[in-house]
Amino acid sequence: MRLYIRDNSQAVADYVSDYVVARIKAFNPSAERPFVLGLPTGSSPLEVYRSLVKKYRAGDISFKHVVTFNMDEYVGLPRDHPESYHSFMWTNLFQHIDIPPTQVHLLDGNADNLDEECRRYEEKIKDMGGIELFLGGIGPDGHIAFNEPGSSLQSRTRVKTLAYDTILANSRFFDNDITKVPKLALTVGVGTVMDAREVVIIITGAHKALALAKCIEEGVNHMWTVSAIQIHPFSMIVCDEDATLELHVKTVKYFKSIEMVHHQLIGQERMSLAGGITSLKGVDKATLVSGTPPPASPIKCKN
Ligand SMILES: N[C@@H]1[C@@H](O)[C@H](O)[C@@H](COP(=O)(O)O)O[C@@H]1O
Repeated sequence: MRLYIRDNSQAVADYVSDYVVARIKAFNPSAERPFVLGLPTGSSPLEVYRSLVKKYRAGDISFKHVVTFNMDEYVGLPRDHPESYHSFMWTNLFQHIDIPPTQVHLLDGNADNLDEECRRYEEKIKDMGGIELFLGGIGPDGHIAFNEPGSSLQSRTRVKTLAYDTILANSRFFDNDITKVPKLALTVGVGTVMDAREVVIIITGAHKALALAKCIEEGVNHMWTVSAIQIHPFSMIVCDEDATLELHVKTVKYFKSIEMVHHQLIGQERMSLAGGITSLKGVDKATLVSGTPPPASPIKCKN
């Protein structure tokens, strides 16, 4: 797993949006072979979405051959309610880009048969050949999507009862009134996220610092479901300085030094391409950083 630490949340968003665009371009998607992207809601990805819209408007990227699957949706909230995740995604991203509506997938929290809806969602992801890159955020209790503490780390898409802490945290979107916050949600499982070929998690703010520390300095634990990322073969967390407050200084230094060495190697690689050092030719950039060979694709990380 890689950890990239940026000065603030805007720098995190810039890094992640550049990365997503680079990954889509490198994949070179087509109608027959679209890029399948998993997406979150929440304040964490908001700046990323703004930046993706800007890049689209500037002609840097097209989403014509991108297929999306969102992580979760509240149960029982009308689809056009301003706080439904459906509204969030259309307001903040989809309506501003060229993605065909038929390529957007969101769970239907008003389906007659919620279990069937979840089963169908998993099926659709499979039919699309699985998710290439799952972008995610986390709650302060370390939950990914709506996989609250205690969720099975092998869980699939299902109905989930929200934890009191999450209801409280999300009440800011419902006039700070916890009675207005839905108590149930449909969510992809931890296993669904971990099946993606790559997982990228955004963690910003001091209120997520404990979760980040639990996620990377302690073991894989169902009480901090994002910690499952430790066993993912190709994953990355991008956080801001505030989110590192509970990490050991040693941990922060370690990941920063790894990134620095990596940049040096990339610099050397550029030199080698210009005829200087030759020993790094053919070494994959991600392998240099993590020791884990990434899945076959031209560029997987913009390091
Ligand atoms: N289900 C969503 C999560 O997917 C999201 O990661 C979390 C954090 O949201 P924020 O980024 O606003 O802190 O909120 C909700 O619980």
